[in-house]
Parts: sequence; structure tokens; C-alpha cells
Amino acid sequence: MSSTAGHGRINKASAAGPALDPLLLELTRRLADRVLLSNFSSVLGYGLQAYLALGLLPRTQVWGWLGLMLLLEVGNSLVAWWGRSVLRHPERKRRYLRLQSLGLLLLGSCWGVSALALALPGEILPYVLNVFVLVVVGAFSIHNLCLYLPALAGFNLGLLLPVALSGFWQAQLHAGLVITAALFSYLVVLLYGLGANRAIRREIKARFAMQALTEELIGKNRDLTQAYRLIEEQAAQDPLTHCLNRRALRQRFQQLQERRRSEDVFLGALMIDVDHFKAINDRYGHAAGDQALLTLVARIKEQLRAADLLARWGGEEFLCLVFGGEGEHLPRVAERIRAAVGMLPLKFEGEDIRITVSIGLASLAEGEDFEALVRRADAAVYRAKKGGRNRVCR
Ligand SMILES: Nc1nc2c(ncn2[C@@H]2O[C@H](COP(=O)(O)OP(=O)(O)OP(=O)(O)O)[C@@H](O)[C@H]2O)c(=O)[nH]1
Repeated sequence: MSSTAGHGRINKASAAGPALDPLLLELTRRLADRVLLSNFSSVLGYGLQAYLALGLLPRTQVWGWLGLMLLLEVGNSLVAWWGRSVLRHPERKRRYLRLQSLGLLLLGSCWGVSALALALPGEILPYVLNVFVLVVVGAFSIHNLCLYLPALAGFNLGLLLPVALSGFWQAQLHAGLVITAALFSYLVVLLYGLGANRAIRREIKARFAMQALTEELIGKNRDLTQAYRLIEEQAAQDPLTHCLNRRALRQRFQQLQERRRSEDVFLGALMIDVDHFKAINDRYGHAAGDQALLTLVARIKEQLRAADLLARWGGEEFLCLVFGGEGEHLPRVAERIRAAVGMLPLKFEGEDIRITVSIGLASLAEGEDFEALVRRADAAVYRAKKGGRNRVCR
């Protein structure tokens, strides 16, 4: 029961789309980070005020005040720490913002009231210095708290309202002057905070736009690379059998030849030509002829190794580059192909179509180029045809 309710809450939270606005998320994240870091600069202010108060008040009172302020700082830091961990949860993020604003209002108020309380019993100079510290702290807080204006307004209200009210007790200064100065400082802080908030929002939006653009470009680049690879693949393939085409085989031959030179292994060519293919087309139709070519390719590939290459050389002619192995490897492969093709008839629309192949083989001689190798394999297949077909010749 409770788990269902829990899921309901989570769904409701994630359905609250606008609350997960990346801009607000980033602003909140930065606020939490900066509140965590702001403790260090605050401690400088406390130090100066404690030093001023030491001459006017008993030590225990000053240390007590310092302890209270540090405790409030720790409290705010803990809230910020918690806030960083709930950023992606809209409801908890809102709760964090409220809690952090409240914490900062409390910190500002305690700081404003106590700082003046520490200074009031004394001379005018400690009072002015304390007010100066509070105004400077308020000015510094713009940088951190402008990320969330209610937090900035709350903290500075707590800080400067006691200054304004202190005008009534501070006999040596005109109350109107103190109140006006405090309210003016408050107004300036808010105006600067608003400006800074807008600038940060603009900067974050620009960064997001740049990120989105970069991602779009990366995506487009990936699509283009894929499309280019596909075009390259298709340009190297025969559309019917998906074997390499002539141009691609010629290119691969260069690579194989370099490998052959460096590894000193065997390289040979098999020219495979279907026997009486025209008769198959004429008797069973062109579609049966196409099917026969696909079956033929499958059977040839079964006899080849991964390093070998098969290309469609012409209509019913295939050229195979056999790589590696000993000198007798090439005729063995050729014989295996011839036997495998001739053994199993092809089934097409209930008919058994028998195909056989004539194969001409040639081993690459030292210094021989691709064209010469193909010419010799071609001459050998011619001899196989002349000799009665369904045979291997060299
Ligand atoms: N179905 C089909 N037929 C093709 C394709 N390419 C070429 N052909 C046919 O293959 C036949 C080749 O005929 P020929 O060159 O006379 O050779 P053959 O009939 O095999 O005779 P031999 O090679 O002398 O045994 C022609 O009829 C072409 O139309 C193709 O992609 N599909």
C-alpha cells in the first residue's frame, strides 16, 4: 500500500515538467555550491567583529556570539549539502529553496541584530565599523545569492533592518540618516542582485543553446558518417549478390599484395564461370537465374576463409582472391567449390535446377600485377570451358 503511494508521489513529481526546467536546476545547483563556499568569507567578517567587540564586551559573550554564528553557518551549509542531492526531485528542490531562504534570513537576522548589539554599548567607531562590515557582507552576498532572489532579499533584510532600526537608539547619529542609508543599501543590493540574476540566466541559456547546438552537430556528423559509410559500402558492392564489385576488388588487391610482401604468404586467383547460364535463364526465367547466382555465391563463400575475397566480375562470372596457405591450397579450394556447387541442385518454384561451374586458377607470380593475374585466370577458365566445362584448369 505504502509502496504504491510512494510510486504515485514519484510519478506526480516527474510529471511536473516545468519544475525540472534545466535553467532553474542549474541556478539551484549553483546556489547550493556557493552557499557551501560562502562560509569562508563570512568567517572573516565574524573575526573582525569579534575583535572589535573584545574591547567592549566580556570575552564569554563574544565567544558565545561567535559560536552561535558558526552554528548557523554550519546549519546553512548542511541545508545546501542536502539541496545538492535533491536537485532532480522537483518537490524536494522547492523545499530546499524555501529552507535555504529561511536559513539565510535567520543567519542575516542574527548577524544584523547581534553585530549591533555587540557594538551598541561602545563608542561610535565600533558601531560604524560594524555597520560597515554588515554593508560589505550584504554587497558580497549579491554574488552568491543573486541566483535566487528571495534568498538575497531575506538575508539582506535580516542584515540591514537592524541597522535601520538601530538609528533610533544610536544617539550620536541622526535616525533618519541611518534609516535612509540602510534602506538605500538594501535597494542597491536588490537592484544589483536583479541585474546579476538576469546576466547569469542569459549566460546559462547561451551555454545550453551552445550545448544543444554542439549535440545537434555531433548527431548530424554521426548521421553523415553513417551515410558516407553506407554509400562507400554500396559503391563497393554488387547490388544483387552483395559481393565486392570489380573496382573494390582491384583496390583490395593492392592491400593484399602489400600484406603478402610483408608476411611472405601465398596469393592466388580463381575465375569462376557458371556453365550454360543462358540456358538456365531461358528455361526457368531471369528470376531463377538471379536465385541461382545467390545460391552460387553462398556455396562459394562456404569454401572460403575470412581473409579471401569474392567479387562479381561480370554477369555469371566471379573472381575470387585466395590469401594464405601453401601452393596446393588454391587448386584444393577450386575443386571444393566446383564439387559443392555441382553437388546440390537449386530449388526454384518446385523445380530442381542443376548448376555447374568452370574454374580457372592462377597463382600470383613475383612482380606480377593484378591485370596480368586476372588475364591468366581468365585464360585458364577458357581452357576449362573448352575442355568440357564443370572442371578446374590452371
Ligand atoms: N538472371 C540473370 N542472368 C544474368 C545476369 N547477368 C548476366 N546474365 C545472363 O548470363 C548469361 C551469360 O551467357 P553466356 O555468356 O552466353 O554464357 P553461358 O550461357 O553461361 O555459357 P558458357 O559460359 O559458355 O557456359 C546471359 O544470358 C546473361 O543475360 C544476372 O544478373 N541475372
